[in-house]
Amino acid sequence: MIQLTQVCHQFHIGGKGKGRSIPVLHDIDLRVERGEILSIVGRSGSGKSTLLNLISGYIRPTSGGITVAGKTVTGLSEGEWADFRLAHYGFIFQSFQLIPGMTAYENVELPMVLKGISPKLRRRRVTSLLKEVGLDAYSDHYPGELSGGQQQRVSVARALVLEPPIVLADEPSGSLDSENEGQLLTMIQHLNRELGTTFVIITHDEQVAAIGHRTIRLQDGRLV
Ligand SMILES: Nc1ncnc2c1ncn2[C@@H]1O[C@H](COP(=O)(O)OP(=O)(O)OP(=O)(O)O)[C@@H](O)[C@H]1O
Repeated sequence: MIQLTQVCHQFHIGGKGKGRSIPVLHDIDLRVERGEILSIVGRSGSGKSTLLNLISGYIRPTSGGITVAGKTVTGLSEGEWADFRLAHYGFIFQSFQLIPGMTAYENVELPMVLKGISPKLRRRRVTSLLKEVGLDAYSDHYPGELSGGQQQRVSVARALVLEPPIVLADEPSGSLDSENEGQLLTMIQHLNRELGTTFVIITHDEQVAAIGHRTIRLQDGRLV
């Protein structure tokens, strides 16, 4: 589903003349299978978020190749990446990244609006998803009127609304207490089993890593 071949990444910092390169990822070879839950662990600064940002096209590898769902994505333009992300990825973040001025319903609906899906289809899908994540009674609440666990469930519904084949999650339970974390992990496992969604999850948390079919560790920018 996702394949990285000899991927290296360096950031460039500093101005002209004084600039320098910081190598962050070295020779990453990684294959994520369709329907797999892959956990990525590693110490702070080991390159986990950089790896996820490369897979999602927010940054470009310095060298190496990336293919996703059979397509070579290295070399896509910004516009092509935007379309590719909408078609293939859902995202879950530690900080939820909900839009504060939109209700739970509108946040979940947004990717469908961006994709130009009809209001009737949108209503059916958003209503059923909010029910699935146990928030049908909260659809008109704004993020600020929801608990952390509820906000994360809204963001899971948003990640899944276009039924993406892949969900990328960066510390998805980082802001949740253990009860809400447990609910989130159960939900991820259920979606993986029912829909065959592939999950790539970055985490510090052993309980989260344990739901992975496989766990890989990054150390100083290398897979170990
Ligand atoms: N835009 C950037 N410019 C320069 N250096 C960066 C940039 N983004 C990340 N880095 C550096 O790359 C290294 C890896 O960062 P990254 O965010 O991938 O680590 P991480 O494993 O996700 O850490 P954490 O668990 O703390 O989130 C760090 O040393 C960081 O300082």
